[in-house]
Amino acid sequence: MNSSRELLGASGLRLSFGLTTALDGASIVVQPGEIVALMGPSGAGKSTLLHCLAGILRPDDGEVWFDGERLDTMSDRARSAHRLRRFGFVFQFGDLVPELTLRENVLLPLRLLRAGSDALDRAAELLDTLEIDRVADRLAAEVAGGEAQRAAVARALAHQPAVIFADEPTGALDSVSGEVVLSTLIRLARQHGSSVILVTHDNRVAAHADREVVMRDGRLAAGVAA
Ligand SMILES: Nc1ncnc2c1ncn2[C@@H]1O[C@H](COP(=O)(O)OP(=O)(O)OP(=O)(O)O)[C@@H](O)[C@H]1O
Repeated sequence: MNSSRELLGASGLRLSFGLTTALDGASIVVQPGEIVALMGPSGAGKSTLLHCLAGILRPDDGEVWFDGERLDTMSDRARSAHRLRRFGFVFQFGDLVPELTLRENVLLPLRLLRAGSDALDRAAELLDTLEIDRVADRLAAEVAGGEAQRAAVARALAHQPAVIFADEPTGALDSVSGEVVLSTLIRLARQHGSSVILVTHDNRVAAHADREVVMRDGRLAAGVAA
């Protein structure tokens, strides 16, 4: 089924929310270090697929595997541990803890992981690279959207995850800010060798990817290599 090159994949995923079919036989394979843009019309199932691949949602049917292990059948506890250790997340609205500073938000997963001084140094470096060191000690609730989103990128990268899941990461930013955030995310992911699954409606965003896949009606559109 999965060759040793494949890092993350799904096969025949089905998932319904009540009467709504969100996934209807979706399959995809992602290689280590590959940047994949997941595109398609609103309601096609992009976010649902991303959540299944990340082990946030369990499909009704089909398989998800990561690094040689079935993710969909794993216990909730084991899936949470994978998410914390091996995955990073950037969502449209940053999703930071508003009562913490940007620096504290970036350090939070590292503290949960009991990460060593290397990781803490890397977090400080990322704040610098993303040019938010100046505002790093301000509360997340009190900074501009672009600054919060840069902190979300730093948080997603600091533990050098195997996969970064980015759902419309620049959707709430103006085009200049969005371009800086996205190009930095991709550049650092490439440096670390992290794969990225990037959900987007924007062709300019998708142009940063190694490969674009299009979803329609809960599965990957015909003619697109998965
Ligand atoms: N938690 C939920 N409860 C009920 N229906 C849901 C839920 N999440 C998704 N859906 C439905 O499943 C379908 C797929 O949704 P999904 O968010 O995955 O699509 P999408 O391609 O990411 O759309 P968009 O581009 O608008 O974000 C849609 O019809 C949506 O309304």
